[in-house]
Amino acid sequence: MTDYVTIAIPKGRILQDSVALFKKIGIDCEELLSDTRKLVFENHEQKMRYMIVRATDVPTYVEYGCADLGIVGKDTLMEAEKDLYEPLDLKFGYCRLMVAEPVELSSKDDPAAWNNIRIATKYPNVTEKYFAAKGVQVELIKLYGSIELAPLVGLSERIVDLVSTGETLKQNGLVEVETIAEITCRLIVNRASLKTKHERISKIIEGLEQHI
Ligand SMILES: Nc1ncnc2c1ncn2[C@@H]1O[C@H](COP(=O)(O)OP(=O)(O)OP(=O)(O)O)[C@@H](O)[C@H]1O
Ligand SMILES: O=P(O)(O)OC[C@H]1O[C@H](OP(=O)(O)OP(=O)(O)O)[C@H](O)[C@@H]1O
Repeated sequence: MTDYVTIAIPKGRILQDSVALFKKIGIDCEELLSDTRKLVFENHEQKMRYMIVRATDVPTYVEYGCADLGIVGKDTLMEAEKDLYEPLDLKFGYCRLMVAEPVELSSKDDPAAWNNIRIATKYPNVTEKYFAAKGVQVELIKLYGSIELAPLVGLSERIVDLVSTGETLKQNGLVEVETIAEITCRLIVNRASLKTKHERISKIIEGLEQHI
């Protein structure tokens, strides 16, 4: 199997775009879209292997070399803080990582005066760094989903979360206050694989580059 190239593809909202992109360069991993509990697929002719993993686990599989390549949102990559090669911005999966707060708070709030604020988020590392760079002390509460609920029930005053259409914020009486980062999906590569499978991986990177 060491001569196979393995790709970690995230299940969830970026699965379809990931499969479609690889298809454009002749790598067919459409089996991943089928309704199955199978997690690993092989194409013996092309010496390719595909695995379907949770979006947040992609950097880990690639870091440990279980996958040579992976697709992951920049948000997940920033939060994971792993030593991975990130050759391509794939441009799909666009959203923004934002600080948000209740609309009533925002009408009298001054972000320049923030200090000792409590923030609920799925992204504690990114949030900590963002506020440390501004010299603002924060108390972080790590959550795993439905972050917008936190200010509604008094868990925190503010949140850091992804915003795409803005509908979730709107329906929960929250507004965007600051942008931490613009997010798109990235191709990531295991650093050792880049050397040991250089020719095949370079060809994939160059091929993908033509289609983004
Ligand atoms: N509206 C959005 N909400 C969340 N993620 C988005 C949105 N739009 C684009 N994305 C991108 O899609 C990626 C995958 O999101 P998805 O919701 O499928 O997984 P997840 O729930 O973040 O991860 P996991 O299932 O591992 O917890 C995100 O990391 C982000 O880069
Ligand atoms: O701006 P919008 O288009 O409304 O999208 C943003 C919402 O989508 C994501 O949540 P997701 O659906 O992944 O659920 P989760 O909060 O449980 O992770 C994200 O965390 C926001 O809550």
